Order: sequence, then structure tokens, then C-alpha cells
Amino acid sequence: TTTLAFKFNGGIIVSVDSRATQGNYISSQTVKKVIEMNPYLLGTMAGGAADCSYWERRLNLQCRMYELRNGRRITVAAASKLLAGTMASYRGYGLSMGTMITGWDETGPQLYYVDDDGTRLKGKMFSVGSGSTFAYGVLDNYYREDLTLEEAIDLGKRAIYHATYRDAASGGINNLYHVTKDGWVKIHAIDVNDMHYEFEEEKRNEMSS
Ligand SMILES: CC1=C(C(=O)N[C@H](C)C(=O)N[C@@H](Cc2c[nH]c3ccccc23)C(=O)N[C@@H](CC2CCCCC2)C(=O)[C@H](C)CO)Cc2ccccc21
Repeated sequence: TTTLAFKFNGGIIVSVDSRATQGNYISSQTVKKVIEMNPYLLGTMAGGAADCSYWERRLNLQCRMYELRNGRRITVAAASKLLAGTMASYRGYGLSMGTMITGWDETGPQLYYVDDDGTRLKGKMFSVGSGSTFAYGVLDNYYREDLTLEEAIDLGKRAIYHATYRDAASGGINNLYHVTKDGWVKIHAIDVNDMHYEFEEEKRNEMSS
């Protein structure tokens, strides 16, 4: 798995792959690693499929109950704190989860990393999963806060492409979301094989120009 998210002047980009593995077997090329909790809140998943699916769906329930009880949407900070608290209470039980909780609330764009030992970090950029080292190589090289939306989408797309190229446990489709004050929008779902030929063609054109 390779998941990433970063804040920039134009909001937040969330970009993930869609491969699931069981050892060397590819058990799926079409899993959703982004859970859409409400129009302003997204969660990403890496690690154990059952752990991520179960606990992030439960977090979704907790966020909806919060909204019904308090008459307003939960903040990203509070939602991530709920998940981190659950993870901390299950420390040592062998859960395997590397997640990002991100969205836009009254404090603006927010991005948190939460994992199975209850670690919770606020940040501008994270990449999580077996392919994250490759994604960071691309992100650290090209990230700027003042990227245009087009550049930010392209960066989110290429970082996942390069990670899926090198990491056997990442692949399938790149799902990319853009979060603004009006909530999240799904920008694209592109097969990384199609990206491969697009980028090969681009390189051929650059070499001949
Ligand atoms: C494909 C699939 C399942 C599946 O493949 N399960 C295996 C056991 C699983 O958990 N795979 C993990 C890797 C893994 C195997 N055993 C483990 C023991 C501990 C920790 C991780 C693992 C995976 O693909 N993880 C993905 C992210 C997942 C994909 C599925 C959606 C939720 C996020 C990754 O992190 C990368 C592939 C790298 O592992 C389970 C399931 C239920 C319902 C519908 C589809 C599936």
C-alpha cells in the first residue's frame, strides 16, 4: 500500500493506490483505501485490511453520532483523537493500522497521522504504507506550499505512480481527492498501468524535443 496526503495553498490532496495483498498474492486491485466519512472528512487506510476497515468504519459511526448529539460536524482534531484513543487502548493486541484523518473544519484544513500504537501527529504532509519511502522521494523533491491545483494533483498522482512502480505491494488504481473549504471532491481514478505508458510517451517526447 501507498497512501499520501499533503496540505498546500489550494487545500489538501489525498492520493492512494488500490492493491491488497496476502503474502505475495495480490488479493485485490480495486480496494478503496479512502473512507468518505462526511463531505468534509476523509480517512486513509494502510496495514491490516480488516483492522483498517473495521476501526475506520467505527470511527465514521462515532463521528456521525457526535454530529447528531452536538448539532455540528466533528473537528478533524477530535476525530483523529477518537481513533488514536481507541488504538492506544488496544496497544499490544496486534492491530496493524497506519492512517491519515484529514479534512476541513472551522479551523481550516487539517491533516493528522494516526497509527496502531496510538501515535497521533499533526502535519503538512504524510505518506503511509509499504510504498511510502518511494512516495516521499518524489514528494520531498517537488513539494511546495504554493503549488497550483494542477501541479498539486500531478504531484499526488506521480508520487503514487513511482511508488507502485517500485513497491510490489502497491498498484492498481490511483484514487485522488482534493479537499477545500467546501468539502472534498474526487478528482480521478487512474490505472497506474495507463500512467506508465503516459509517462513513457512523455519521456520519449522530451527526448526528441
Ligand atoms: C482484499 C481483501 C482482504 C485482504 O487482502 N486481507 C489481507 C489479509 C490483508 O489484510 N492484506 C493487507 C496486508 C496484510 C496481510 N496480512 C497482514 C497482517 C498485518 C498487516 C497487514 C497485512 C493489505 O493488503 N494491506 C493494504 C491496505 C489495506 C488494503 C485493503 C483495504 C484496507 C487497507 C496495504 O497496506 C498494502 C497492500 C501493503 O500491505 C480482506 C478483505 C475483506 C473484504 C474485502 C476484500 C478484502
